[in-house]
Amino acid sequence: MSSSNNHTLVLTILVASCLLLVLTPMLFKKRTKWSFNPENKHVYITGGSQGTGLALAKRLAAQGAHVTIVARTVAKLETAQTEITAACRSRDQQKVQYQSANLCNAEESARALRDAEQLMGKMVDYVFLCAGGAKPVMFSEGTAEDLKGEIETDYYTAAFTAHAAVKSFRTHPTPSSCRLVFVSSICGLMGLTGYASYAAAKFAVRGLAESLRMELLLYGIRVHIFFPGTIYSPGYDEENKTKPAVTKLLEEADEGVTPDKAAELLVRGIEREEYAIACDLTGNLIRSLTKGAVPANRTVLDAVYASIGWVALSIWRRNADKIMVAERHRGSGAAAASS
Ligand SMILES: NC(=O)C1=CN([C@@H]2O[C@H](COP(=O)(O)OP(=O)(O)OC[C@H]3O[C@@H](n4cnc5c(N)ncnc54)[C@H](OP(=O)(O)O)[C@@H]3O)[C@@H](O)[C@H]2O)C=CC1
Ligand SMILES: CCCCCCCCCCCCCCCC(=O)[C@@H](N)CO
Repeated sequence: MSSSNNHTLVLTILVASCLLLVLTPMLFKKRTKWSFNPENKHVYITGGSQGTGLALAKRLAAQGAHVTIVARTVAKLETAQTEITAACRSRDQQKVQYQSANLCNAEESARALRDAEQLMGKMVDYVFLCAGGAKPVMFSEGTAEDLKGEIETDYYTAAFTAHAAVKSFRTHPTPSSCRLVFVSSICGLMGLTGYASYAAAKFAVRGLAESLRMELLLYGIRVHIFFPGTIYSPGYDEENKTKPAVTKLLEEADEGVTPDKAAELLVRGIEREEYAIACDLTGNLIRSLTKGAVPANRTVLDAVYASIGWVALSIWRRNADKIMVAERHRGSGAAAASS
């Protein structure tokens, strides 16, 4: 081997070692800033009467939070209030209350937040926007009301409460301790047969959250967004009653989690100061591939996810499209509900 070859080899090894030294901690480093602490905070959870919102409420109550849940149906709110109270770390030091409101309405959303603060005697600290729900339907078979309904249920419920919350946060003694947490969906990252109007609304939530993440740096208010796949909630059971068969088939690629697991993963993501939070590998591949200009969770790992996602999602999509074309040939573009 000539000496110039030797030099090249040594140089290559040197450069590779340096890269490894720099990249390894980026890959494996855990963020150590644990400033998320629900203890003694006023936590406001829309959609807190069932499913993910309820699971989250119980989890945060167990960590010492004061909780307000918001939804429309009073009977469900009362049952949930009892369950959350039972989960509290210290029942005589924590308060659990509810507000009944239709959060598609701006005035009611603002009123519910104001009343909750008054009743609690404490401004809201953490606001979780879990209210929502899908009504999957083939686009051509749905009504104009279905189109409006998804925007109301999934976008306005988030936007109006976010608006009221940010106004309150700005008068909070320490706005930089406040957090605003949106709940989108994998359908807020990619569209899917049967979810046209739902995905549109969940993409809208993403645009809102993404703009606010940057804008609210002005006050130090932190924003997060959750992109879960299937969650086995009461809402999921309900939507499955009318879900097109082909949508069910396409969804099989995603394993799904219980509401309690979803809440656990959401909290873990917040503790790690992640802006965009996904549930599992599939979620992380799609999240990283469609990241845009938001901060990565772990720079190198997200780049690896994005590269794998580029290949994996292309393959998945080819198959999904084949399923759709096969449906066309079966003449069941109108694929009706139930499996
Ligand atoms: N389940 C799933 O597979 C997935 C769900 N998601 C999202 O996660 C969030 C939670 O879903 P999930 O756990 O299924 O919960 P559920 O669908 O089981 O519960 C929805 C909650 O939102 C409340 N809600 C709905 N509409 C309104 C409204 N207009 N005003 C006030 N409250 C309202 C409901 O109460 P009430 O009806 O009494 O008002 C209920 O408390 C939703 O945003 C959903 O889109 C995302 C991905 C997957
Ligand atoms: C290896 C790469 C594979 C890629 C697979 C992609 C699979 C997509 C499955 C999407 C599942 C739908 C989740 C959201 C559903 C939802 O939000 C509603 N149920 C709301 O209630």
